Amino acid sequence: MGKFEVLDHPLIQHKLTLIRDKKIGTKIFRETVNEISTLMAYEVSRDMPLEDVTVETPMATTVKKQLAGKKVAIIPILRAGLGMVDGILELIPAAKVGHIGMYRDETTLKPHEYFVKLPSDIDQRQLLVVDPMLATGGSAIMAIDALKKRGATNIKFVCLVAAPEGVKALQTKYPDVDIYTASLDEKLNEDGYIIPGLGDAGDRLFGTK
Ligand SMILES: O=P(O)(O)OC[C@H]1O[C@H](OP(=O)(O)OP(=O)(O)O)[C@H](O)[C@@H]1O
Ligand SMILES: O=c1cc[nH]c(=O)[nH]1
Ligand SMILES: [Mg+2]
Repeated sequence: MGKFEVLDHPLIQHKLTLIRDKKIGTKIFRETVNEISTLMAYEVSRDMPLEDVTVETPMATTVKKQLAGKKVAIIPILRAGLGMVDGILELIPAAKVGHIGMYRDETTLKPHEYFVKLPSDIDQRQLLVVDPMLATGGSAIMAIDALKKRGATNIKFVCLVAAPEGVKALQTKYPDVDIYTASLDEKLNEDGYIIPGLGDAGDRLFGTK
């Protein structure tokens, strides 16, 4: 079974509480999602592989560590996942970015894919699939289906708020995918929204509603 981690750094927790407040407007919501994403990227990248490299300092030649291999691609699930990309790029600026467009039918709660554009070498990269909300898990699973179909093997899923139902569904379908969240919330309501959650992340990020 992959990892399931709630990233409980005090700054992450504080900032998440800020944006749960329904009175917070688009500007602060967007900025804070980016800040949380930067902090989460720091934690999520802890186990990135290193390799030895020879470096000449002004004083001596030495063997030290650098990141190994082809590194990272960030895969936001549109729209709301876009809100996390810039924050992660602050720490991993050379990451490639692939996009998967997905919307959830409001009555059936089933996800529908409408766009896929990915770097050509996703099979060689550590993929960070990002979406603020893991509710039923349908969107995350369909996005990971799309990536695996194209050869991806090394996937982490990063969200801000997860429902127990979504975590279970994703772990059951893809036990090899590590899940990182800033909070494991209580439950889903009858409309498939996370309780207490933060509402509709896409609408709050982009000011649609
Ligand atoms: O786990 P699930 O039950 O699939 O729900 C979570 C999905 O729902 C939201 O997207 P939405 O469909 O609202 O699209 P948007 O990002 O364009 O607003 C959210 O950003 C996730 O992608
Ligand atoms: O609570 C939820 C559930 C799905 N999508 C959201 O944006 N919010
Ligand atoms: Mg939405």
